Amino acid sequence: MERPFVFINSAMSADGKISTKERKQVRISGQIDFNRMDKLRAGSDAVMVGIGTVLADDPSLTVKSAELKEERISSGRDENPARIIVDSKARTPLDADIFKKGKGKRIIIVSESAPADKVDLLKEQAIIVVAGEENVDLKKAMSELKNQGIERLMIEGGATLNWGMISNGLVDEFYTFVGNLIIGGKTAPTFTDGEGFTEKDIQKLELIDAEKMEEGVLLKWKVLANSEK
Ligand SMILES: NC(=O)C1=CN([C@@H]2O[C@H](COP(=O)(O)OP(=O)(O)OC[C@H]3O[C@@H](n4cnc5c(N)ncnc54)[C@H](O)[C@@H]3O)[C@@H](O)[C@H]2O)C=CC1
Ligand SMILES: Nc1nc(O)c(N)c(N[C@@H]2O[C@H](COP(=O)(O)O)[C@@H](O)[C@H]2O)n1
Repeated sequence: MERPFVFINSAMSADGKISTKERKQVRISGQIDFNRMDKLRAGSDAVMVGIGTVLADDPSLTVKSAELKEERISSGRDENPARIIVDSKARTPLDADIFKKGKGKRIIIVSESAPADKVDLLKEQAIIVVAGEENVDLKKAMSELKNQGIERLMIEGGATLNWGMISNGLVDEFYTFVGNLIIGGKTAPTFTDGEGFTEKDIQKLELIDAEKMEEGVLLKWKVLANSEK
């Protein structure tokens, strides 16, 4: 199956949490890391999040630097990468920041089980891709995004989408910024939640880079394919 090059960017506490037990967004990294994240967005064809992240954080997912936006426009692209939400039941609010802020394409990936009336309303602001029956079939979705010309896809969480993508073998690399704080809480989202691997299937990684950044560390990982494990 042909799919885009896929990477995740995430910020976690020293105990692996990406937000609090109330799913409240925490500032884990500082401005240097946010600028790095902005460059990654600007260099991508699309940025994708799960509906849980939209409902919790309402991110705009826009490129923030005027210079980077200008570079995109002068190379014939929209000022923002396409912004994509994985949203099986079409729960995306019609007034989400993703619609209100910035120019560029929006794509909502729904399943066949999404209510048709809500899908019709979302169609006024976004391209709708249908993949899967009850939940979004991420493999089908990746193949469809490739067909739409998306070569480089950045994932910005959350925990369930990260798990879905990694457990389906759909991620090539990921960055984790590990910040100098402990959030705690057994129900607080971690980098990957979902059902978890059994011992024989555990995903192996190769460490590509480690860099001290601000008060934390930035790690870059390659996800090993079955043949490389
Ligand atoms: N620190 C960081 O870097 C970031 C932290 N977050 C945090 O993550 C939390 C949100 O994470 P989650 O609640 O886990 O939501 P999520 O953002 O991972 O979205 C999960 C939802 O995606 C949908 N989905 C549809 N098909 C799917 C499939 N096949 N596989 C996986 N998901 C599928 C489901 O409706 C599922 O509930 C928030 O608390 C947010 O603050 C989010 C992004 C970045
Ligand atoms: N990389 C990173 N570091 C942190 O410290 C964070 N709290 C987050 N959170 C995610 O960043 C996104 C913000 O997007 P916009 O500024 O609205 O464009 C959002 O998805 C947060 O969950 N990330």
